[in-house]
Order: sequence, then C-alpha cells, then structure tokens
Amino acid sequence: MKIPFFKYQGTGNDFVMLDNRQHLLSKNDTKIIKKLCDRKFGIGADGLILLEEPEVNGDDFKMIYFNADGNESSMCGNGGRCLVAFAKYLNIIEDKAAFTAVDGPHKASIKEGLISLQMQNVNKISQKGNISFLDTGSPHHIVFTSNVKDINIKEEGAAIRYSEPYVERGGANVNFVEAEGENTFLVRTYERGVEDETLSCGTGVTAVAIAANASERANANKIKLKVPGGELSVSFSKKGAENYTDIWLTGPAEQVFKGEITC
Ligand SMILES: N[C@H](CCC[C@H](N)C(=O)O)C(=O)O
Repeated sequence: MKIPFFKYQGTGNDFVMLDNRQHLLSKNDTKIIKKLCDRKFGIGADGLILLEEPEVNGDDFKMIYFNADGNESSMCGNGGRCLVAFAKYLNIIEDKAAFTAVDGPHKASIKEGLISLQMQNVNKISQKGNISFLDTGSPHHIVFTSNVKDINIKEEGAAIRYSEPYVERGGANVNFVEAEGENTFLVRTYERGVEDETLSCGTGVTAVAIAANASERANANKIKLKVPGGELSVSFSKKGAENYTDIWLTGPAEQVFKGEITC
C-alpha cells in the first residue's frame, strides 16, 4: 500500500506527518512507525504524527503522537505546532485550530508565519536547588546550570532519564538550561523515546519557562528560549505559587518535503 507522507520541522524537532483520516495506518503499527522514523532505513524523524478525524464536538482534528522508538507517547509541543501548519496545508483550518491530543484539548493560532499552541495548565512544580520537575503534557526534569554548550547531553541526559525516580515510571525528558539574560534561556534537551539530544523540545521549553518563573530565575510572563534548532517563546498567566494557566508556545513550523511510503 502506498501512503503519502509529509516531513515537517519546528525549530529542528522533526516529524513524519500522515493524514490518517482514512485510517491507512494503525496505532499498533509500531514496527512500521519505528522504521519510518529511522534516519538510515526510513524517512528519519524525532517522531511521527497522525492527523485523524475529530472525536470531540468543535474540534478540527485529533492528534496521535509517536516517538521515534515507534511507541505512542505523551504530548509533543513542537509536533502539535507542526500539525496545525499541516492542517492549514490540507485546508482543514484557516488561522485558528482546536484539536484533542493525548493530554487533552488544545487551541492554536497562526500569525505572521508563527504557530502558537496553547499548552495544558500547570499546577504542580517540584523544585530543589538547581533542579525542577514538572509535566507540561510530557514529563520534564530541568537542570539550571552553566556552559550548556560543553555538556555531553546524550550521556548526562540518559543517566538521569534511566535513574530513580524516573526509571520505574516510564522515564522523563531532561533539559539543561543556562540563563542568557533578562528572561532569555539557552536550552538543550535529551528526549525520552528518541533517546538522544533533539534540536528542540516544545513541552521542554514550556517547562523551562515556567520553572524559571516559579524559581524566580525569570520575572516576566513571556520568556525567550534559544535551542540548537532556533528560537521559541512561551507566555503564561500566573495565578498562584504553582498555578500557571493560559500557557502558549510560539515558534515556526515548516514543511520540508513530501513523498510516498510503501508499506
Ligand atoms: N519525547 C517526549 C514527547 C515529545 C516531546 C517533544 N518533541 C516536544 O516538542 O514536546 C516524551 O516522550 O515525553
């Protein structure tokens, strides 16, 4: 069977996108999904995203996300932004979108070539010294440090991801963060399910922005995040010590190429 695919990237976090409204691919096709994400034997990507018919009144579509290891996973912020760009390409939406993903409902908007995605509210943040942990649709361990450019992300990230307390609860993503100036941070991320550094992680930079504000490393409610693949911004409203709402992740999302897979 031949299935058209589209390759998108959002600040270097890259995805195979399939219009799966006709259910050409099943969520259980783990082996096929892993092969499609393989950078030698397949198309190559950090993850694969299915766009499916909406199941919730008022939604434009449904998002199903898989990590490069072929397993369905938690929310992908950059993937969600790329999916909105894909939905516009397919003429499913104009410049506004509403969809449901594994972590619940999302709204999105397209303005001046940038995609803004509303993320889930956050009301639980663990903080101890220079370490924070919170879930922004995916679980994120955050290390506030210096000289992130000198860190061996794959080695140090894997050591944390496969250690207590994460090892018995499905792991976590690991972000290494360096303050660059007023409300601007450099972020490098080890991603669970890719099991390597990715050039950007949307739920990761969202977690970093909120952790920076909660730990008083940032005082604004709009934070700039510089990642190896580009720049993202995160804005939010703070309702209480650990109560963040109206959280929006903004950045570019582009179609790189399209093709056809045979499976
Ligand atoms: N690897 C993540 C999911 C994708 C997150 C990332 N690509 C993003 O943009 O949020 C996890 O398994 O928790």
